[in-house]
Amino acid sequence: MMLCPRAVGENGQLLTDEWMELRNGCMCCSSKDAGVSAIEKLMEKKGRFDHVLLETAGLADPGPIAAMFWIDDDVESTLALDGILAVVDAQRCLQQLAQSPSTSTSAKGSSADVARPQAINEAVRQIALADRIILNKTDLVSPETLAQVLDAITIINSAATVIHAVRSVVPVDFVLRGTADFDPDMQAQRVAALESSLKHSLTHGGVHAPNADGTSASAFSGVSTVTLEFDASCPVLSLSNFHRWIQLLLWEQTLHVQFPQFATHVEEHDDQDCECTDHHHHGHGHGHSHSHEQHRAAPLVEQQPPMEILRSKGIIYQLDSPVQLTLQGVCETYDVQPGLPWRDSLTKATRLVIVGRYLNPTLLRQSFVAMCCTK
Ligand SMILES: Nc1nc2c(ncn2[C@@H]2O[C@H](COP(=O)(O)OP(=O)(O)OP(=O)(O)O)[C@@H](O)[C@H]2O)c(=O)[nH]1
Repeated sequence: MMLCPRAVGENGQLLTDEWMELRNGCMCCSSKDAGVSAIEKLMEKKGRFDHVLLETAGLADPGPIAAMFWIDDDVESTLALDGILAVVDAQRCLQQLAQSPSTSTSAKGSSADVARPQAINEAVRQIALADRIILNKTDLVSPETLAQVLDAITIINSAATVIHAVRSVVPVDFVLRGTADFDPDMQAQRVAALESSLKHSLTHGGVHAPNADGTSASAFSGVSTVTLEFDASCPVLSLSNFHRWIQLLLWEQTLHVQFPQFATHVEEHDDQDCECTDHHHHGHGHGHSHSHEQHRAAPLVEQQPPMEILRSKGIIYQLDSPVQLTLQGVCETYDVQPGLPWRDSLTKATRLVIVGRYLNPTLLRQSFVAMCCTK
C-alpha cells in the first residue's frame, strides 16, 4: 500500500505530493511499527502536515490500519485519526453487498473473523467502518436504485454521513473536515463531527425486525447499527465500569453469557427499564426492574452467536464530570478520551453508536445500565 501525504495550501492547492512505498509493499502486511514509522519519517522530512490521507487501495479492510493510530502512542502524539471515508459506487453497490465474502481479504488482520465460518462481505465491512461516505456515480442509477442503495447503507451504518456525488466531486471539507490536531478549535470540530454522526444515527436509525434470539436481522452479513441514548438520569457512575463493559463487548464477547436474562429478550413492547432509548424503542420508563422482559422461544444463550463489533463511537456522560468523554473504536480496539466541556446540563447524555453483526439492542442497553449506571 502506498501512503500519500499531501500538504494543502490555504487556498486548497497542493504544495507537495510524495509517495512512499513500504519495503514489503503492503501496510496491512507490515508490522504496525513499520507503518507508523513510515508516517513519522515523512513528518520528519516534510515538517508537520495539516492532513494525511491514507488510501487503503486494494485492501478490503481498513480496520487494522485505523486501529493502529490508537495503539501507538508515538503516532498519537502527532497524529490522530479523524475519520474513515468510503467511496460507494451507486451502480454496483447492491450487487457488491450481495456477493459472498472473499475469504482471502475480508478476514485479513481481523482476529474476530478467524474463527468465523462466514466472513463479512468486504463492501459491507467498508460501509460499516466508515464515518463519511461519498455515494458516487449517482448519475448512472435511477432514483429507485439510489433509494435502495441509501436504505442499504442506513441499515448497515446509520451513523455515517452520506454525500451524493458524480465523479466524486465533493467539497474538500467533506473529506478533511474535523481533522484533528491539538488546536482546541480543531478538537471542537472533531467532537462536533462526532455529535453530528450520533444525531444522524438517532434520526436515521434503520428499523429491522429482531431475530428470535433478539439479535438484529439484516441481509448484509447480519451487520446493522444500534444507537443507544441515556439521558442525564442514567449517568456512567465510574469510568472503570465503562471500560469493563466495553471490554466484555469488544474483547471477551461474553455480554450474552454475563447477562443471559437480557440476551434472550425479544423486543416487542415499550418496557424500558431506564430513561434511555435505542433505535428500536423511543419510550421512557422508570425504575430498574426487569420483570417485564418478553421471552419467546429463543435459542439457549450459549448457542447464540456473540455480538461482533466493527465500529463503536460515542459521547459519554460521566456523573459529575464537567467534560464529555469520547469513545472511538474499530473492531476490538477502542479509545476513550476527554472531549469538550458540557455546554449546559440539558445536553448531558450518553450516546453510543455500535455497528456490527448479531447485535442485540436489549442486551446492549440493559447490560450498559446494569454495569455502568447502577450502584
Ligand atoms: N458517469 C460517471 N462515470 C464515472 C463516475 N465516477 C467515475 N466514473 C467513470 O467510471 C470509470 C471507472 O472509474 P472508477 O469506478 O472510479 O474506477 P476506480 O476507482 O479505478 O475503480 P476501483 O478502484 O477498481 O473501484 C471511469 O471511466 C470514470 O471516469 C461518475 O460519478 N459518473
